[in-house]
Amino acid sequence: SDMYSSVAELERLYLKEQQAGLKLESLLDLIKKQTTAIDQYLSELTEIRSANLDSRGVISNPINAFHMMRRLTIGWREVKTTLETHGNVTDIVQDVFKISKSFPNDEDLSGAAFSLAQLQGAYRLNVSQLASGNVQLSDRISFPSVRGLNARDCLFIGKHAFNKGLYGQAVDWISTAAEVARSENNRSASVSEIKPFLSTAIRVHDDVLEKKGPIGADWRTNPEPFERRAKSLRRARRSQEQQQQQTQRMRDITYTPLGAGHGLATNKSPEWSEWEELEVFFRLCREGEEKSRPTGLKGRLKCRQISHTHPYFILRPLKLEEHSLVPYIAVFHDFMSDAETEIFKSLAMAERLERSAHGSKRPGQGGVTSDKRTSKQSWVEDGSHHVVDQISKRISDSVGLNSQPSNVGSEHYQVANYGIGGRYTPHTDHGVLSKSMGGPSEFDLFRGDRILTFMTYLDDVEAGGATVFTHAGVVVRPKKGMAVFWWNLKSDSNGDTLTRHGGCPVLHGSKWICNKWFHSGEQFLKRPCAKKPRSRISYPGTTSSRLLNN
Ligand SMILES: O=C(O)CCC(=O)C(=O)O
Ligand SMILES: [Fe+2]
Repeated sequence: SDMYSSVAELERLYLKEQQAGLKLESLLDLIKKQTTAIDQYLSELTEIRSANLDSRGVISNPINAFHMMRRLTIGWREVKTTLETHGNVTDIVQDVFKISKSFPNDEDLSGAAFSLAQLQGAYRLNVSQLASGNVQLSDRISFPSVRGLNARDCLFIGKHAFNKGLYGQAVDWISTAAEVARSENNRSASVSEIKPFLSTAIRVHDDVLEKKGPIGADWRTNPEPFERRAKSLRRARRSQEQQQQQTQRMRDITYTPLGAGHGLATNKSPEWSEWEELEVFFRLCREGEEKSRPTGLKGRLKCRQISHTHPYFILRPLKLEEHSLVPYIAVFHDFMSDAETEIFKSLAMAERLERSAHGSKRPGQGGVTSDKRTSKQSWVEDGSHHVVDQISKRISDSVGLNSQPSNVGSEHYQVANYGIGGRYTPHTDHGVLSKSMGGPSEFDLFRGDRILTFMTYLDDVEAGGATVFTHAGVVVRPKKGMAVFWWNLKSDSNGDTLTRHGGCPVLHGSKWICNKWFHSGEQFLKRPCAKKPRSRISYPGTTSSRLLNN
């Protein structure tokens, strides 16, 4: 029951629905033909009945008797032929039921409603605009839907937002529901039904804001209360000092200058709680990285063509663009051709796409599924297609690491597709050897941790879906065929928390990614020796690579 977690799956569902729709259309045609025949037959019977005669009275008349004989022969035959020659209604009904077996359930609907609320919050979308059927990201970028949302839709989404602690958004959605209800011809919900929900949402919103503040682990409100009375009450109650603290805290969360990760300021990780990091994450999703980059860094980040790692790249240089130096995060433009991306997607779809889990870094060993990670995935194995092997060679040559032996030097490809509002909240890719995962197995110890992530975007995403590095302040926007890579481990094989990253909610489009994780065990001859054990590795990670001394 997690259909909304993959757009590819939703496309399949859409086709199923269309198929069922066509069946229903032919069913309706058939029913109409049959009802016409039955109607004609019955109209005569009603006519006679309305004459108010008993059976004797009707049949005593020879013309009436003749009509009855005609009806029961020719007339009845016509009804029968219509019922028979136009197929069996129950067959079509059976077909429709069969198709509908794979339709979503109420839980799926709730998931989709909450996803919409989350998207609206993450990108600060205008709810009235959304209700009128416009997904508007900015003045220039908007995506019209086929139809808008009705009052009941908005109320439904508002209730879901409320139940998940998104109180400010709940008020927005429910008041929009009332707005829509007022202008609706075909009332989907009445204003009087909506009003009590609206006042509850406002009351709880203001109450939570006053008692607990605007944000915490499982709630969010607007910075100001809705009710004027609550506003003045709040002002009176809160001491000056408290107010300052709170304002400072809000500023820390919303406007933290991301000093870490640029190699200019500190390289320590900020100590954020999960929800504080989530705020930074969503802000980067909305704003991109430009605002959070210190000006000094801009001149040090380079774009260049690289051909020295392998003769192949003399003919086809790698197009490198750096996003961060500490930790090193960079992209290769046009790394895969369109045809190659299509092969990965179809190989992934040939397997069943499974809901992605998190909390376990070992393929085949389930972690947990939650709205931390809403995507579906499957593993594409090395050796499953000659193009897959070509790409493994290309990746391994471009970063200077051993991808072989299969599943030791690097894992097979994890191909994932995100759903409506699909996202992956900030995490690290390394941690296979950590105790919290239940301790490493012999194999894990031998294979080592995930030293490098090499992630290729298999499709364009029209809006949203960026890969965001919360601690490094880096935002990489998906582009079909482009690859992003970074070093998860320092030279002493300990994890680098500055690599924490996540996938932003997809606002429009279908996001496909393809991960190849290199493990440290096989790289002992490939990795440079570090002067200091905690050095960070910089591209290209071969013996000729630079090490940043920090
Ligand atoms: O989807 C993204 O941009 C990030 C995905 C990711 O971090 C992962 O799969 O580990
Ligand atoms: Fe990741």
